Amino acid sequence: MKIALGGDHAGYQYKGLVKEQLEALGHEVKDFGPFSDASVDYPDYVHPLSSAVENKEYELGILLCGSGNGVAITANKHAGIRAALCWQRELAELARSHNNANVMCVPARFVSEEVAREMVEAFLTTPFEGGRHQTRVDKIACA
Ligand SMILES: O=C(CO)[C@H](O)[C@H](O)[C@H](O)COP(=O)(O)O
Repeated sequence: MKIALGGDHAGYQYKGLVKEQLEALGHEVKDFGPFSDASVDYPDYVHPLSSAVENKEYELGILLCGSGNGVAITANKHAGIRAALCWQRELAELARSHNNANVMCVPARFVSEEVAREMVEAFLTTPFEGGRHQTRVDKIACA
């Protein structure tokens, strides 16, 4: 699977761990940055990633910042993005199965490395259930 990865300085360390995890699983990863832990502005990295996922250049995106809120708020400004803030495995599963989320937002300052890895695995392997959930997803877009 082609996966887009990004965030800000607060998620930089975990982004490296997730990149290693994804590549070890055989996925093709595009790292949109940042490429150091120097303080940056997350929209500068979230918008390019979100546009690429929205344009289906990548099947899924994973964004990491301190709380996960900033990257989620920014990514969801893109009409074709359904970005879900997740802080435990079950939420990552539900983001895929119920919401057909195409971006997962990880609060790197609030979850352990183990939970982050569990959420990544769940996000990549849980299918969208469709059915009643598709009806709801279809209604998300504003007129
Ligand atoms: O947008 C955020 C807060 O909801 C992200 O968590 C950022 O990573 C955070 O704001 C960065 O904070 P810092 O004090 O500038 O490191």
